[in-house]
Amino acid sequence: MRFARGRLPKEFFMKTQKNKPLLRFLRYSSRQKRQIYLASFFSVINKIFDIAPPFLIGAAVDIVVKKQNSMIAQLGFIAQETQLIFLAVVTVVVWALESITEYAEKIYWRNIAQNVQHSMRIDAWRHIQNLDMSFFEKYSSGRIMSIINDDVNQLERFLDVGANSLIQIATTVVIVGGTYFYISPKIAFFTMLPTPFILIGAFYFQNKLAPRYADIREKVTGINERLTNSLGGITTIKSYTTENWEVEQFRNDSESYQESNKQAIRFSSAFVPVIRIFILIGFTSVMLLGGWQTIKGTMEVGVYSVLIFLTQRLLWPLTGLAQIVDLYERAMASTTRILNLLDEKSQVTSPPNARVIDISHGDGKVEFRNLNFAYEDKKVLDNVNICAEAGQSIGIIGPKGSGKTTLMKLLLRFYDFSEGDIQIDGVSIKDFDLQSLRRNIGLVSQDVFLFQGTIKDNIAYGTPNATMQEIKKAAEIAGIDSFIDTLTQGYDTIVGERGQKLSGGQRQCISIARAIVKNPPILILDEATSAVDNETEAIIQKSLEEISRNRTMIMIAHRLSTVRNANCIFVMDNGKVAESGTHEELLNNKQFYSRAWRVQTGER
Ligand SMILES: Nc1ncnc2c1ncn2[C@@H]1O[C@H](COP(=O)(O)OP(=O)(O)OP(=O)(O)O)[C@@H](O)[C@H]1O
Repeated sequence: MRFARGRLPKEFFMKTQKNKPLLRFLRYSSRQKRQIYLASFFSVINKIFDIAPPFLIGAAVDIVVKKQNSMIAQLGFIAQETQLIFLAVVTVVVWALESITEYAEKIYWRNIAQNVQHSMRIDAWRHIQNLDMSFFEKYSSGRIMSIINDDVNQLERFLDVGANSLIQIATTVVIVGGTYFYISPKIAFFTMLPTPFILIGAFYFQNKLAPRYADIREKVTGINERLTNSLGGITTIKSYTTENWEVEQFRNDSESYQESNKQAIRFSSAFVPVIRIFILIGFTSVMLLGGWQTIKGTMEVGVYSVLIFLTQRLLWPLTGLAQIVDLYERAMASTTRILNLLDEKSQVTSPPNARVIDISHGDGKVEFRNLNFAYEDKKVLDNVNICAEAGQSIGIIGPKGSGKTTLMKLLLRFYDFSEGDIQIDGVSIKDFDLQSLRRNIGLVSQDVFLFQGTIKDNIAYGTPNATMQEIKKAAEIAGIDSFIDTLTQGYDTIVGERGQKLSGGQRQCISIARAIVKNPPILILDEATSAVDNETEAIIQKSLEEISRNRTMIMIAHRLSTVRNANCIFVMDNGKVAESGTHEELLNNKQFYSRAWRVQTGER
């Protein structure tokens, strides 16, 4: 979802505000409960020691002014010097304990932040791995990256700083407020007077900031989407010399992000000055009222000085609320996105009591029966009936967009069909455990994907226990072994991101070798040799006999020579099976297949 600058739809605000991110976040973080209790405990204790100095100052003033009648004298320390030494010892102890608890509190909160972030990152990634293909059509990779990276990282400062500050402010209000009411309820009333206004202000700013931070997160997504898209298409950019256009597009995205941030900054910066006015009212009230009472002799000098210092201690931290509200809203905007992602449900799942499938080589009869399928409302398969007998090879050909790849996606249950059935050895694939179904099927798809790593790693991808001998044998069958032998690093050669250091044909051969190492009882080759040269195609064709031995094979191809030896060839046209039969039968049919064959072989 991309939004024009400064114009977010109304439902977006509603969604971000209504789905209670804090509650959801707390529920999520409950596995850190023990750590959070301990961290909160240290935060409270640390604050208590932090508030102590004004009391110590008050006690020092009390010793100097009231001499043998001071509060400390009543503990049994008569001489003023002894009282001061006692006070100094107490001060040292308080400071030491403050330092120790501050260390403990910091360690706990920061570790909690790291733990919550880590588990959210892992949970999100695990969850994404198990989501349907339809999710990946909805969420771009840029969006997923911005959630797992940026959004998860946004939580750090809120948990590190925000949660701790919030607890400490609450502790301050309780302790200092209590002291005020104990010393002078009238002054306490005036001091506490600004607090409700400050809290109302905080809620006001929070409401204003929430949609703005949600907007910022969307803009970050826009930037990430642009980057992943452009980097993936760098060859196209260069060949079409659109570098400057790309920079302009990126500039627009970045400006839009900058503008959204500026809107949020306008609000978050206004908060402290507004709060300061209320604080001023409280501070001057204490100074004047307390001062008058001290002049009249109804309040002691020590008490007055404690009140003055405490007012500062009470009210100034409230300015910190602005930062906390800011951090909170940033964190909640991100939390909403992370938890929404975690709420995404898979439509394609294993049924309860799913059967774990373990097909023996030589078994694995695959049948598409009266199959109908539509992507949303676009019908692409119309009553398809195709059968590959156990251990046989079938070919599927047909014009582009006729539904060939869709059949394979349905066999792997990347999507679910609603009408008809796909069966393996007479059992509907919907009855099988999803993972075990996919483990039994090998796919060499037309979109070859190699991972950053070595040739060896890529061939053994999905079969980590494969021996070097198996890897080499697979490379030989796939017709890529002689090329690998020419490389200085051999099988340890790094293929680059998406395998870009290799040619298209070499990448295809490696992905064929990968499927051979997996050794599945059912193998799908979807345009698996479309990019290889004729010589390699001939090598692979020769190997096909070995590859297809003891397994059911489904070959999809535009190059008819790839499928000519199949036991049966199905011709798809516009979602239907238009023709089927062996190569010879189809040639005699004199329809699409024979026409295509003549064109491809140059016969008239
Ligand atoms: N995820 C999708 N969402 C919507 N439509 C899709 C999706 N994937 C494929 N289609 C559409 O379904 C139809 C069949 O696509 P499919 O990939 O099965 O064709 P194909 O026969 O394998 O084509 P090609 O030979 O070009 O690979 C096409 O019209 C395509 O646009």
